[in-house]
Amino acid sequence: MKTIANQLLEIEAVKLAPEHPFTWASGIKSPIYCDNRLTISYPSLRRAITQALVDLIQTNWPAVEVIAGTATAGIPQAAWVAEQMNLPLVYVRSQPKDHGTGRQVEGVLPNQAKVVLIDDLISTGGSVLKAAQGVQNDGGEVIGVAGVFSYQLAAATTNFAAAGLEWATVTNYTELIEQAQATGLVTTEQLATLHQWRADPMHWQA
Ligand SMILES: O=P(O)(O)OC[C@H]1O[C@H](OP(=O)(O)OP(=O)(O)O)[C@H](O)[C@@H]1O
Ligand SMILES: O=C(O)c1cc(=O)[nH]c(=O)[nH]1
Repeated sequence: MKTIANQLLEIEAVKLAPEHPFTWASGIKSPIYCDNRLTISYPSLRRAITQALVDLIQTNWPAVEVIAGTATAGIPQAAWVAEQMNLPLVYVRSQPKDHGTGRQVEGVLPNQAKVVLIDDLISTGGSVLKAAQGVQNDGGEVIGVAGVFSYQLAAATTNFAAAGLEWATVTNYTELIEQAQATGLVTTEQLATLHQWRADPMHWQA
């Protein structure tokens, strides 16, 4: 069976552009971008990711009562996971809506419900931790965060620890680079750039 990391490479979700760095949600400039949003257009891959997330959740947080998706990229994946686990779904906006109901969490979130939050990708963890705060403000108890991919940045480890939240992902940067090397999808020059970036992602410059 092909790994999820391998399939992300196959659908060209992973982009390298050292000369024109990507700006991430956190403001980090990076030579690499993983666009997991593309996976929603591939039924067999999205099913494989859904199954992997379900396995992760059942192993780590079997007491889960509600699945939450982080807006926007976490929402479709969270919906498929909730469907497969036959659990209620909510989604969490990056900030409360400034009109209408003014809600940040959409859907029905019973008080003290045990929630697992899903995001498509974790860099610093800032986005999903903000969503976790939204769930907690709304009376939910976040028991874990499940992501599709993590860059395994030290900042994420620090931020999740500070928030007191457990997290796990289906795949990560180490696996991705291993697969990219094994399949000859990165050149020696690109690998050198990636190693340089990875050594100090906060201060890397093209
Ligand atoms: O761990 P972080 O440092 O917060 O970065 C990762 C976040 O960035 C991306 O979202 P983006 O802000 O691009 O929004 P989107 O989901 O609406 O595409 C991604 O979907 C994660 O939510
Ligand atoms: O940190 C981010 O904003 C980010 C990085 C990445 O590789 N892919 C993505 O969708 N967002």
